[in-house]
Amino acid sequence: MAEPIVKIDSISKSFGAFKVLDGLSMQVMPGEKLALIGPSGSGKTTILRILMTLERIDSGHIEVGGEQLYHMQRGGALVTADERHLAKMRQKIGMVFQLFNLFPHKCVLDNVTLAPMLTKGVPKAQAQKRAMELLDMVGMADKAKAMPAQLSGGQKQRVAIARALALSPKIMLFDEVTSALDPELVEEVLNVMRRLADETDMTMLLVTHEMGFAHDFADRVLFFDRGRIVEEGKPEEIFRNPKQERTQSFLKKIIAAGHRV
Ligand SMILES: Nc1ncnc2c1ncn2[C@@H]1O[C@H](COP(=O)(O)OP(=O)(O)OP(=O)(O)O)[C@@H](O)[C@H]1O
Repeated sequence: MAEPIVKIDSISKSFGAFKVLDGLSMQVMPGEKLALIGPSGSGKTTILRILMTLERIDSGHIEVGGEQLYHMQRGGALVTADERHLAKMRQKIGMVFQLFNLFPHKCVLDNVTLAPMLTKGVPKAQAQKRAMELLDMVGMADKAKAMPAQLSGGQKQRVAIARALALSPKIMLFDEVTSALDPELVEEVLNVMRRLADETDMTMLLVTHEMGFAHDFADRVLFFDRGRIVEEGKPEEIFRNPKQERTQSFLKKIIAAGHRV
């Protein structure tokens, strides 16, 4: 039986007096497509940011690809990770954010080649060849020389996905990647993610308010509430037959607001 690629064990995280994550544990299997759903402020984004090492944990342990994320072995003991260890661990993971975060003064192609060239020393010609393959995959090859300001939100987000893939991560994190988009642009981004899910064996974690997409995309759905996972299961179980009262009332509100689940 395969080992989990991500093991999260009893982690807690507070911002000031506010406890965002409260002893949370979860595991992700290699290749698994996971959707994290739940009310605003329940800690979903914080989990992704912690995996990306953009936030630290207060307590608990995380293992990614069999290695401790925030700790490292030194002289037989586990000690706090240093920047070099964190940088190495970060290369296993790619993240796509709600607000694209493209480099505004770099063209599309440079946005995708920069990280492999700077962080992995990939030669320019090789980085560009790979970038063009990825831009082709997200349907943006013809915009390689365009600047981010010339692109629609959906196009920017597809470039951001290509950029995250350029470092060949084992795990991709998607944080509400369609919530800043006009409704007519949402589908083009979801289509790219569908293809990634169908055609690659990459592990994917998705925070989303698009319940219909979560239903179609995920192998497993985790329902978050107040910094804990309240319920988890296959999409058809969670969306059609939720067991917990909090999951039921959350989904009822979503349906009442006219969204498909
Ligand atoms: N850097 C920070 N400083 C202070 N508070 C923060 C910080 N980051 C997040 N929070 C707070 O922590 C809580 C959980 O945030 P998080 O973004 O993880 O929730 P979420 O479940 O992803 O919510 P949403 O669906 O609205 O994005 C929120 O109340 C947020 O305001």
